Amino acid sequence: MGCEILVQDVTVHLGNKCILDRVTFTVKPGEFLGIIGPNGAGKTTLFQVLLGILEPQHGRILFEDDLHKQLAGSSVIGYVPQARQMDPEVPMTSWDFVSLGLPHKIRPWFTSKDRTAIKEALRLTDAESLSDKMIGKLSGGERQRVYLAQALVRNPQILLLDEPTSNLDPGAQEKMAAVVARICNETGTSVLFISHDVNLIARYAHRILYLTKGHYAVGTVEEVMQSDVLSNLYGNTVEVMKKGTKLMLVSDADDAVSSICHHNS
Ligand SMILES: Nc1ncnc2c1ncn2[C@@H]1O[C@H](COP(=O)(O)OP(=O)(O)OP(=O)(O)O)[C@@H](O)[C@H]1O
Repeated sequence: MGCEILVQDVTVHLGNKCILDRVTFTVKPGEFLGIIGPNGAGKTTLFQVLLGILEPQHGRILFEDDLHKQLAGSSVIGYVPQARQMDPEVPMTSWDFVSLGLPHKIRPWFTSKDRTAIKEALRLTDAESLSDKMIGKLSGGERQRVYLAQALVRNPQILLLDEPTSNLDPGAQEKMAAVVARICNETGTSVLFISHDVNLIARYAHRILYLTKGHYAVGTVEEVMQSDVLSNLYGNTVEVMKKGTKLMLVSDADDAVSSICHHNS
């Protein structure tokens, strides 16, 4: 089951910079929201606010379930942070690693409920066959799916994924995004997925949040990926071009073009 997230008027200043300026949007239960934007736009900062790590100077976040009962944020969120280093020699299988997502469980005292939860998390992420493999020996794409399984093992209502496809080849990126979309559909989990690849996001997300330094736009890909909308966000002429099903940006604003990856996938 997912939950509705209401981000209302959130403003964050760090140092003397305004990182998020009155950001308002909602995410429905079971919705896949893609978040894109250039480096330093405040995407991770937004996740820190959602996780309760960073208190906004203004505005608030509400989490509500289907009955519109307000929920405690930390217990409902699964989080996969930006790329982590993993020692290839770490003596831990994927199963062990996923089990660390359970509250205070150490072998051999798993209950059958714990084992079922781990198995289900590995199934949802298409990682069952990796269960007995050493985590440090997995490929980048396999490891990302195991990280995702760890975030899922407590059955969260919201998933925050910070660039889960960075450093993956196009095939592994596609697989990761497809797995996340399936989890969203199957479990009703609300997903916020940060990526620099708008074409990947466009294939899977229901809507996108496009953040630039101090500005944002939210809507469907068709609504947001418009030349006038992006030109407004960047304060510079940005042309959105479509080649077949691929979107491309042409602009004098360097960060507009570099914020979007182009793949042949
Ligand atoms: N503690 C801090 N004090 C001052 N500035 C900070 C602090 N933490 C982050 N920043 C700045 O806030 C801005 C937003 O950072 P954030 O990590 O949210 O961006 P991002 O959109 O996730 O970028 P990327 O795509 O590179 O991951 C950056 O300019 C960063 O340098």
